[in-house]
Amino acid sequence: MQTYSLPQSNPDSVVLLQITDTHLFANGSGSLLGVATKDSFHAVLNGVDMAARHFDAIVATGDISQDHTPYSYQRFADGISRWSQPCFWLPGNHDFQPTMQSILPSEQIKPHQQVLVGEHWQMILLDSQVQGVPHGEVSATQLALLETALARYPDRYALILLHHHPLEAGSAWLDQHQLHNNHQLWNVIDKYPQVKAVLCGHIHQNLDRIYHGVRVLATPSTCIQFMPDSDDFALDDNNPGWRYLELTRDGKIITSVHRVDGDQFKPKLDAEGY
Ligand SMILES: Nc1ncnc2c1ncn2[C@@H]1O[C@@H]2COP(=O)(O)O[C@H]2[C@H]1O
Ligand SMILES: [Fe+2]
Repeated sequence: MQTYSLPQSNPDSVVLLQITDTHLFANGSGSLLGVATKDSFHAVLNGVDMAARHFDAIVATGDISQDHTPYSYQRFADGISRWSQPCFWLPGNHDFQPTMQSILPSEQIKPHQQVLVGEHWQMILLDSQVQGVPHGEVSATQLALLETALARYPDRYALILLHHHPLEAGSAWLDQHQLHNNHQLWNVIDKYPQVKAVLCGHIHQNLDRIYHGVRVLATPSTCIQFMPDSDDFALDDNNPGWRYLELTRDGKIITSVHRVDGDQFKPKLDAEGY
C-alpha cells in the first residue's frame, strides 16, 4: 500500500478540512430536493475562504457525485483548486469509482488510502461502497488494509475515515443504510488503542459521539441536510456546512462544524429527489 506523507506546518497540530456529500452533477444547475448542489458547494468553498482558517489538507468523505459523470468529479476538483493543500478522498454509495478515478492523476487529489499526518498521526481512508445500494460494507481487503496500517505504526495516533456511519445515528430510515458489517470494523479498532476517531459522511448532519472509547464524527453535507433522530425520511433546514479537525501532538482532536450564512439553500421536499 502506497503511503503519503503530509508535512506538519505547525509543531503542535495538523488541521484537516472535511468536505462531504457534495452530490455534484455535470449539469451546473443539477439539483437535489431543490438545492443546486454546485451553488451550495461553492457557497461552502467561499465560506471556508471567509473563515480564513489555516488547514493542512482537505478530506472529502464520499458522495462527491450524484450523476456518476466524469465532469461532476471535475467540478469538485475545479472547486478545490483555489487552494494548494492536498486533498484525500474516498467513495460514497453515490460515487462511481471508474469515473471518480478518470480525473486522476491530479496534482491535488491523492489516491492514497494511508497518510502519515505530520509527526504524530496517521489517517486511513476506507472504501465502504457496495455498488448500487445505499448501505455500506467494509470488505475483508479493506479490513486487512486497516489492520496492516495500524500494526505498522503503533506509535501514531490514528484517524479512520469512511463514508458510511459505523453506528446507529438515531434515524431508522437512515440507519438501514449504515455500515452493515460495522461489528467487523469495531473488532479491528478494539485491538488498536491508538485509534482516536472515526470520521464519516453520509448522514448529512453533525454527529459527535464516543463509541467503544473512540470518537465518531459525521459532518453536514455541502448541500441538503437530514433531520437528526427522525425515524422517517425528513430534511433539516440547517444550512450546508463543513468541519475542521485539529489533530494535536498529544492525540487530542479539536473539531468544529461551520455552516454557510443565508437561506438560499433551503430544500424543498416536493422537489426532485434521489
Ligand atoms: N425517503 C427515503 N427513504 C429511504 N432512503 C432514502 C430516502 N431518500 C433517499 N434515501 C436513500 O438514503 C440515502 C442516504 O443518503 P445518501 O445521500 O447516501 O443517499 C440516500 C438515498 O440513497
Ligand atoms: Fe451517502
